[in-house]
Amino acid sequence: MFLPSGSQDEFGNVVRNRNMVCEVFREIIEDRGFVEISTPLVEYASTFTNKYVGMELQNLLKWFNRNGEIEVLRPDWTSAIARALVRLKSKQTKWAYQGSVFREDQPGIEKRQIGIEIIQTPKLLGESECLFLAKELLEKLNIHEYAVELGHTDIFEELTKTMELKEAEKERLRVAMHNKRKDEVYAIAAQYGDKNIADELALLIDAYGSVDILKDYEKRWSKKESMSAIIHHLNRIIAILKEVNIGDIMVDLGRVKNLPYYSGIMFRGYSSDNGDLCFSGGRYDKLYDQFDTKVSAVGLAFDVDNLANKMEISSKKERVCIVATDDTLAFAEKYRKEYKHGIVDIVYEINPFVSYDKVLYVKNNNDKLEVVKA
Ligand SMILES: N[C@@H](Cc1c[nH]c[nH+]1)C(=O)O
Repeated sequence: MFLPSGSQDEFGNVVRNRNMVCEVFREIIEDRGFVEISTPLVEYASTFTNKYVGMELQNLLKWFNRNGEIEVLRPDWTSAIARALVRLKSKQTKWAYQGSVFREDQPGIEKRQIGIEIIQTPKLLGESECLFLAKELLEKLNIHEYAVELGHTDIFEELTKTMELKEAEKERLRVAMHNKRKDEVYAIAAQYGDKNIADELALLIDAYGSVDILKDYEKRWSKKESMSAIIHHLNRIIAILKEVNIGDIMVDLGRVKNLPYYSGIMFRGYSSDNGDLCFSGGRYDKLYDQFDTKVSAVGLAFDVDNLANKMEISSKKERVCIVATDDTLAFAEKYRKEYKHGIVDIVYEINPFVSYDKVLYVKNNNDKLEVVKA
């Protein structure tokens, strides 16, 4: 009632947990040498709908400004940050952000994200740093049961390179791959390519799960230089991730890019108990081409709402209630420091719906104020 569909008020722990996720994130990024960046909530639609970013206008929250230009609420941090950094000409390579993105094609419309973007950094270093940070954040939030899934855009892009596909047909094939519709994938690939490509793509639909799959594909593609380079790269990053004991590592070789700007490794993090998405990201070395400049980049964004749902931060703080009056308020406030690490509530009357570990009354004892236990 009184709110557009998708908008909602929130109270108490939901808000608190979300803020705590952001606090933990801020500490981590500071310690890892990231610099914070903020871009405006309102931008031109074209920043996101141009062919390098490729978002659909219909999915954006948009309106016309006075000059007849279309403006939107920020639907994506990565492309907004690219727009901002290209003018900044800074040598800083590691950037971090927090704030909402808005898209009509996602439940709830508003999604709160925290994330990082790393530019102009050697491939393996930048990609590992993204996942090291993800591991640190999840574990600091006490989320220990999680899986990191790796994919690579070039598997699909390389295999379909020789096919005579228009972009719309290619997108249809991508969507069929994404939805893991084997028959449809086979049919489109056979129509525009050949039987070999169709077989290869159809097989990839099932190439997800344990990292052991990489061994099969190492053999299968041993004579295809570009494909075995992809497997080699995935193997190298997996070895690094194993060494730091990141959660479960999985692969999905049939994964296609969910955002048009990805070009290389893609990663996602899931909570193991219910499969909720914790983070998503990847390499996007071609996004900056729109500004006629070559910038290599990789990054990821966390879903703050899902993390806040999952995290377990035990609050063992003692809850103390000091019952005061108009005349003893100041005394009660000064007394609060006796419980520096507790949660202290000053009230006139005890609220029976709140449970306290200790209730204290401020009493006047011969003109001297003192605190007595209930
Ligand atoms: N912007 C991406 C996440 C990302 C950050 N950097 C690279 N990818 C998303 O919203 O899913």
